[in-house]
Amino acid sequence: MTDHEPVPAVAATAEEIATMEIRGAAAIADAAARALATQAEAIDVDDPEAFRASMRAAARTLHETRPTAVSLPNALRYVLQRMNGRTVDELRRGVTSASAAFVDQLDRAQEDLARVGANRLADGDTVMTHCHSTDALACIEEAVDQGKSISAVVKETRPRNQGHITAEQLRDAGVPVTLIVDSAARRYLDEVDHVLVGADSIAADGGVINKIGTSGLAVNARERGVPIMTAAQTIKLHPETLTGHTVEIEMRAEEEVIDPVVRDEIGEIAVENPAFDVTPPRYMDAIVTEHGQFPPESIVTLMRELFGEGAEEPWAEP
Ligand SMILES: O=C(COP(=O)(O)O)[C@H](O)[C@H](O)COP(=O)(O)O
Repeated sequence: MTDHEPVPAVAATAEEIATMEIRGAAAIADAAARALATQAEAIDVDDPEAFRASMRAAARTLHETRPTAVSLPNALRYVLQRMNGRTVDELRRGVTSASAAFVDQLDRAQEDLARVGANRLADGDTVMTHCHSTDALACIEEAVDQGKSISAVVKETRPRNQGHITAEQLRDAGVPVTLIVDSAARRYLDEVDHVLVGADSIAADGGVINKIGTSGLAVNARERGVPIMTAAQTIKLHPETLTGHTVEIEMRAEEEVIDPVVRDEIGEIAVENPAFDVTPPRYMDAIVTEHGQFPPESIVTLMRELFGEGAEEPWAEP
């Protein structure tokens, strides 16, 4: 290992994010911020520039794992922008305290947005969910804590069935759950009062990038007159989209879609596995954040306020 390589614990976190042992935008951001603190504590160099280079290298390794969830670069940016000082000790303290502040902020943001999201839910409501979003679940759990009786229709969310995690977590929170296959969603929309999803990224035009299937669900919800909201703390806002960049949609392995043995039996077929899609703002009723709820079209105002006009890449080689 050279001075400029991530320490093994950081490489292990990167691997866990890439293989989705750590998954979901908030959990990825949390793990990335903690990994930078681990790197800062573990590197043993005297030269401040060598320390900085090593931190940038660790951030690049983490950054390369999954392209769609902007919480990952936003976490890296938050921590590295606070790596200030002239000595290695000062730089190290800058990183570890920024990492702790970021993690703390994540938790508080989720609690704050949960109260906003819960206000949109009424006693007796049934909510349809897609994938597994801790921000979305926090809204339902807060509504339950407020004494509202909430039921859920949970889409399984092929190919990785993150809906099973959602179903389990809601059941543990005392919410009656009905699990359905993705293709049954439209049929069940007549029985629900809200659709509630999370986000991996939110673009400056109000487009919501979330688990594949969200956009089709949103179009169906609109056709059925069911309100749909995204619960997303502001680390999901994608600052690069302010300057016209689009969000890269992660393509994942074919094996997640079809077992290689079954595929061999079927014969040569093309398989594609995009992990996320974009829901245009006109199909989303509200984006719920820790700063309140916004119509998607006005999220750009909040984005400018929080991120300015663009996004630096402090992990890049100078
Ligand atoms: O799309 C997913 C997870 O995708 P994957 O399973 O591919 O990571 C979640 O809805 C968002 O990440 C938000 O999650 P959270 O609200 O927990 O940040």
